[in-house]
Amino acid sequence: MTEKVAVLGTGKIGEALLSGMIRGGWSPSDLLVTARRPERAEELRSRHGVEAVSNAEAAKSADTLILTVKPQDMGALLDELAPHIPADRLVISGAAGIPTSFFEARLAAGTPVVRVMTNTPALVDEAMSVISAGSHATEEHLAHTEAIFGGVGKTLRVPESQQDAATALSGSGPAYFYFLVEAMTDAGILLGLPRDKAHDLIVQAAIGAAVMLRDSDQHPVKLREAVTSPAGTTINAIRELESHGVRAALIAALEAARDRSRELASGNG
Ligand SMILES: NC(=O)C1=CN([C@@H]2O[C@H](COP(=O)(O)OP(=O)(O)OC[C@H]3O[C@@H](n4cnc5c(N)ncnc54)[C@H](O)[C@@H]3O)[C@@H](O)[C@H]2O)C=CC1
Ligand SMILES: O=C(O)[C@@H]1CCC=N1
Repeated sequence: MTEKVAVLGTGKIGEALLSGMIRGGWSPSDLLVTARRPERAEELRSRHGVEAVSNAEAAKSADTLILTVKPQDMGALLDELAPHIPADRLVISGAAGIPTSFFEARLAAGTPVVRVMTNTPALVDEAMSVISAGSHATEEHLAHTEAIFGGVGKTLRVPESQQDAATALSGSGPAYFYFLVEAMTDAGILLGLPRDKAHDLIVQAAIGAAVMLRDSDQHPVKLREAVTSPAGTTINAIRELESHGVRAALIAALEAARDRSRELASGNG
């Protein structure tokens, strides 16, 4: 019998994962989705050829349930699902902040729960999905979760105590890079470049730097030193970044994201 996977609350992250699973070879007939609005259900049906069902129906018929609603909506979704989920089903949460104990307290005793923090580059199969086991999840459940999320990028197992930090780094991480690109493009405008050219220059610099970071085996400090010539241009820019406290700002920003993830833990946010 083939396995059925349901994505419940299929918004941005749910759809990114769903589309990646289909690109990776899952048959749409083995996938179910749920959505709050009928128009959204129809959109998902027509875009991906999957069946859209009610939350209760997904809970009854899927072997693996992937919950991708906002943290603040998770309590209400679980109230709706709990009476219908048999205890042997794997429940995967994609929500920021909410601990596996939140799910375990609301589902049948012994339900295996896995917490995953992925990110939007799932849309281009370059996600980072950080995975932690709840108290009833086995090696098999973790391996199964890795197989699902491995289709849209890399996976990494961490103890659940590191999930809030991982959320600050990689869950939110793409936003910081988009923010930098936006700010650097503005700088290009200030320096007199047309916006489209400034954008292209910065994006290609970002891609080149990302590939070097991933593939060169060199520490980021070494890579930066190689760009920074004595009495050259780069060191003048670095001095400005340091004097404006950009390093401290990044540390404070990620700490704030980690703290917010902790605050979301109750699900009431
Ligand atoms: N957007 C991002 O970059 C990332 C988001 N996440 C997590 O993914 C989750 C979803 O985030 P997004 O996709 O950005 O939000 P979203 O708002 O695009 O998607 C959530 C969807 O859930 C639906 N929904 C809410 N309650 C429902 C219910 N009872 N039944 C059926 N559908 C319901 C909403 O209508 C919405 O379409 C959040 O928990 C967030 O923490 C995780 C990693 C990255
Ligand atoms: O901003 C958020 O809360 C979500 C979780 C990680 C990325 N986006």
